[in-house]
Amino acid sequence: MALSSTSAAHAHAVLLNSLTEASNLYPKEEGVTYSYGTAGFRTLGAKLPAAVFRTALLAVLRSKRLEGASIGVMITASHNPEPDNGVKIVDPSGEMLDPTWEQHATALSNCPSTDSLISTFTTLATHLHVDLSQPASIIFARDTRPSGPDLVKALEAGLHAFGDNVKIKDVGVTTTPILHYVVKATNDQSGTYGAPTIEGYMQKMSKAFKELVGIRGPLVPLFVDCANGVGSSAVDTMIPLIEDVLLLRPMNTATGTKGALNDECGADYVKTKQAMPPNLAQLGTLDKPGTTGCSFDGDADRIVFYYVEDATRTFKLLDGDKIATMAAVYFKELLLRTKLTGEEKLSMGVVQTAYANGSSTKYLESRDIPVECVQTGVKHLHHAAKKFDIGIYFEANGHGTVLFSPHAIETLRKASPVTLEAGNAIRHLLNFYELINQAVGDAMSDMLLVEAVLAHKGWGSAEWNAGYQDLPNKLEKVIVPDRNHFVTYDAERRLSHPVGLQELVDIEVGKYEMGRAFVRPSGTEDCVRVYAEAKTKEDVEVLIGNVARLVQEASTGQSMVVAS
Ligand SMILES: CC(=O)N[C@H]1[C@@H](OP(=O)(O)O)O[C@H](CO)[C@@H](O)[C@@H]1O
Ligand SMILES: [Mg+2]
Repeated sequence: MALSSTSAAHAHAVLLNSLTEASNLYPKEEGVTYSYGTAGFRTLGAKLPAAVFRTALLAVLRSKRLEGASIGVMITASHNPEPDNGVKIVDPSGEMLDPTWEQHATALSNCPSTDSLISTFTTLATHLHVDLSQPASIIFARDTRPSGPDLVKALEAGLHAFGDNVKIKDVGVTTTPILHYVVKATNDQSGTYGAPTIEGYMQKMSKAFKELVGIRGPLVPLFVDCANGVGSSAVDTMIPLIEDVLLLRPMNTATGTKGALNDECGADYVKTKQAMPPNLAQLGTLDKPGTTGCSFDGDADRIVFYYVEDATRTFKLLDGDKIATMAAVYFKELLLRTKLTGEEKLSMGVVQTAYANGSSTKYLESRDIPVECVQTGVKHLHHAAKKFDIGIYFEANGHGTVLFSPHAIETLRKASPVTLEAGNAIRHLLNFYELINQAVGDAMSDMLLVEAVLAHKGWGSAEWNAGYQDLPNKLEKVIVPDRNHFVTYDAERRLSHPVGLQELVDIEVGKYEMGRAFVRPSGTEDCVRVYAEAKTKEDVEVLIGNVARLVQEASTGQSMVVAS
């Protein structure tokens, strides 16, 4: 029965009253400015309660706007140091929050008082055509950070202020990709994506993985550095499900040890330092020839692999580019084997960012695999990958996944294979679809993807690495007075501002064989990032040093003339 206009007005007044009372307990600190960026809101955990409370309000608005579809909220600061925390919203498809709503999150979080918060909230509701009497549904989770429980309280305070009109599901302490999966599966009307629980996800992944490995197991045990973070609980759950085909050996699982999270371990450490975690080196974990390790980051949405080369005893990194190239070459082979033609023929491509090693791009192009370069940040890669039937996207740092289009799945499911080999290829592709997280990159699912491809190829890490050799490269941060003065174009590979700087960078790059360098403002930190690669390590050092100096000079308004 529709509410009469008087009772609707009364309900509205009650809601605003309840929101006001709750908000008074979570005042915004003066002098703090929040910005909803690539990683949602991210700062010191102690500074976040007000932003998390307000994120609850936005998540409810979004759910109500989408007719009660479940919206996710993840509390994590990924690879950042332990005192940091963050919060981000997940859309019903399991993808990141619609970018057009990011500004609303920022607006709500920066309201200086409860009054301005309530008025911004009601204005947004009107402007976004949200019927506040609609039900809403929110699913949330957090990582292992000590500030997590307090932030969950702030979130719940925001959600409870709406009364029983908001359905709340707490997934507990879990990984970012698991939360994305649960949101996607909850909203999947067809019910075919999988059960919307951690167990449902683990079952789905392990079943597909074991079918893919088939008689090729048992595989060589794999060491998994869990970054002393929440990934360790996901690994613990997976171990018994697959131990007959792949033994996982978790390392760095001290989630309860103060200060241990991401400290000298994890994917970010390994990728940035281009070295294995020191404790793995000390323990000689990878000393035995043929042994491979991998590192998750603090919320287990990215992964890199590594091993020690037998002959030279040197550390070899297998990063996101290596995962993307191996997956692309193998999926291309499988697609050929399906013998699908005409309307049934499926497209495949790889999406990278400017940080992809130049050798990986060349390698893909030399195999006629389409490659697209987009801006940094998973949302850009994910969006571009959807254009292909099989869209493979990875950032060099290990964030990424492989997306299968609805057309691809329908075609593969309906196909009548012409040979036994074609039937097997189709079955494998469908199992990869079940194995690989379709919402967001997942260290666990990517780890099993890599292991499955290696098993099919009969390869170890050395054979995987043999495809191409990374060009020596380096990434540096430059602290500048205002990073917004740096404006890029061409998928962030070139600068339009400060005017004249790009020309100087071009002159510098031109001096080195196979040289490439670019400058962009970070989306997550207050700095400008400089990347350089070249044929030799020595050249990279000189090139990055010179470009960083040009950036410094341009940012402080010093002379921008260099001798060429
Ligand atoms: C060079 C680099 O690794 N940049 C990272 C980093 O973005 P920046 O905009 O560079 O700060 O954090 C993003 C979110 O985690 C991640 O998607 C991205 O790859
Ligand atoms: Mg992460």
